[in-house]
Amino acid sequence: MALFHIARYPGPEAAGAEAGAEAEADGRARALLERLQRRARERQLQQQRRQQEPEEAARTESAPGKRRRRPRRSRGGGTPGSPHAPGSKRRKADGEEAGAESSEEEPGESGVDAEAEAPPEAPGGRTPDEATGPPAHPLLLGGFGRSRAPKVHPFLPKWLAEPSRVRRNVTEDTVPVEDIPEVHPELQKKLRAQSVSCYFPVQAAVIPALLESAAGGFLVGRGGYQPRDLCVSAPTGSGKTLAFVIPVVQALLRRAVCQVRALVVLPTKELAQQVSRVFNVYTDATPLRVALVTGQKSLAREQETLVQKTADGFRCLADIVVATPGRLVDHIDQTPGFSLQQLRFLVIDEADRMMDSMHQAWLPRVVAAAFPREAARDPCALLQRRQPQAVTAASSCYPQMPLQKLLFSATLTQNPEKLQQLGLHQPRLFSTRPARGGPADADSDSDSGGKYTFPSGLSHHYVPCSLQAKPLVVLHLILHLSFSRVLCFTNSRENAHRLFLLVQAFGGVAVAEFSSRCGPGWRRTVLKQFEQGKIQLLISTDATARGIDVQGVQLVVNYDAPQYLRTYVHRVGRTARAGNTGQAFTLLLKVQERKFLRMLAEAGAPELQRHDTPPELLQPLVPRYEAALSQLEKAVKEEQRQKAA
Ligand SMILES: Nc1ncnc2c1ncn2[C@@H]1O[C@H](COP(=O)(O)OP(=O)(O)OP(=O)(O)O)[C@@H](O)[C@H]1O
Repeated sequence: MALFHIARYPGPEAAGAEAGAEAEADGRARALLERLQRRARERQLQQQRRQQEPEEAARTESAPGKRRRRPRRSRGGGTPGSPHAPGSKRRKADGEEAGAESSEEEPGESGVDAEAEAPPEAPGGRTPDEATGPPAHPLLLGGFGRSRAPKVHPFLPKWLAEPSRVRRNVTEDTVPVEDIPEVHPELQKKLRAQSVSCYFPVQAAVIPALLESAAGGFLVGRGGYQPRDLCVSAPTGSGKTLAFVIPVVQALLRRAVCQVRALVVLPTKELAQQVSRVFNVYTDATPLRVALVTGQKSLAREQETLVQKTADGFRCLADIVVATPGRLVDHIDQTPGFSLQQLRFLVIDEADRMMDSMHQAWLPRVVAAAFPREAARDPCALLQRRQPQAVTAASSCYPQMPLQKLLFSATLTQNPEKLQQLGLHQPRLFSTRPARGGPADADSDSDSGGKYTFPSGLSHHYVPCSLQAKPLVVLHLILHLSFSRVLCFTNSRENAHRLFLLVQAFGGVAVAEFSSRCGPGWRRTVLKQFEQGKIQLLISTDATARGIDVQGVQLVVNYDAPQYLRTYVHRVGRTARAGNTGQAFTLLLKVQERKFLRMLAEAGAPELQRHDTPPELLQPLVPRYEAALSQLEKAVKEEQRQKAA
């Protein structure tokens, strides 16, 4: 901000002050001019001195086999600690991405530079500035080395800076189902049948807010106004799915004609399937229909679940569509009769991840499909449908059919620029993080002040180990600490596959792998078997890191340390769900330890407990492990041979 000075006319009363300021500015300008002239003189003197030495320099140059070495010029960045110094860390352009979330740096101290740029001392140990005694502090353009750059504090819009606070503890801060009478009695009955006797805090906050916004019916916003969009940021396993399923189902219960009125977009097929299952539970025995479009079936078969050709056009077959973005766009483009023009709720689950896929331009496609073009609009229609705009006499003549966006994530970005891509209308944020500068919650512990909140029943550990010992450590954790359902994450599908082959060759552990190497059908089977307890160790890429809800996962192992903070939050969030306890172990190489621990400390994670595995604990496993290693070698060679054939 200080870079720009905006000259405004301050009014007559400031005229006197202005005259004084002008005189002062005059003095400063004169001092600056004097200094520049003095420097020019000094430079001239130096040049003359250099010119007096040429013979000596020429002699040195002309000596055979000798080359004159030029003194290395220290550029601003050539010194250690300066931004360009080799080995110094570069600032990441996007604070949210590429792990920079945690490793954003403070503006660097430029002490060395400051020294290099300091003016030469005047006789008597005084700087020339002091010697001439400038009347005021002259403003030097480009004098960055002189003072530390002031820290820039991000400015958040009010709705982001002051969210509606949601409590984090899902075991204590629950609300009995009957205490929210706005929820339809039939839905309350269903909830109890699903063993939900109390709402989790995020549900207790979001469900009434959403029901209120649809209180006037889903066709028009309350009081004829466009309802506010909602953003919800709450820890993994805190029940965000039901927080949108219940109000959406209830709002649509009164619909007369089947039209696509709710669209839920999720990043992966497995997640979409999981959410559509929850919708099926709560729409069961209602006229509402749910369609799943993820590409698991052929386009034609999915089209059959969306629309039906009739004598006079098309009939819609789904009220609620749960989709992955790519397949959704396929249907917008290629399914005749598939219309989003009656869309009332657009739910974006795992919203931060979905924002990363904005380059696919799925959201503008959805919005374009949801709002008719100006030319196609019927000006006499009772209900109009326009994108949110300023309220004017003309715009409020006809009731507007709203489209409300609902965003959910455990790691919702606070970056207003990113959120702006979503075109939110008067958004409201529900968050487990306290308002900036606001009082901490009574239930908050050490992790409340961080970037994200973690489930309260989760304990975090790290295991320092060498690269070679990693598989042994995983085997030790499973066999000696007796965990019956373990989810182990690697950073690549190759790592997942090799670890799977190794553990399989080791024997004694029911193990499976989950990555894009396996087809969707096989992945579904594996997840089901894992849920049923038939698989003790599931080795997975980040394909299962988000949203996947498997009951009874006791331990998450980060075989490869996650590179990004958000990845860590979601991976470890596969355990300690719905108020249960769970443990997360991250295997760390020596070189990773410092950076990783700092990343988590900055994220506000509770302190990681160090868990050492001394060699004598691993030793008994070594003979079997070595035999498994040689089997792995054979298996990998065989695979490579088959691939080449
Ligand atoms: N009120 C409740 N009472 C008991 N169990 C609940 C309640 N609400 C949700 N659950 C259960 O909690 C588990 C986690 O819920 P859900 O998957 O919605 O979490 P989430 O917040 O979406 O997590 P993630 O951020 O990982 O996607 C589910 O198994 C769900 O059935």
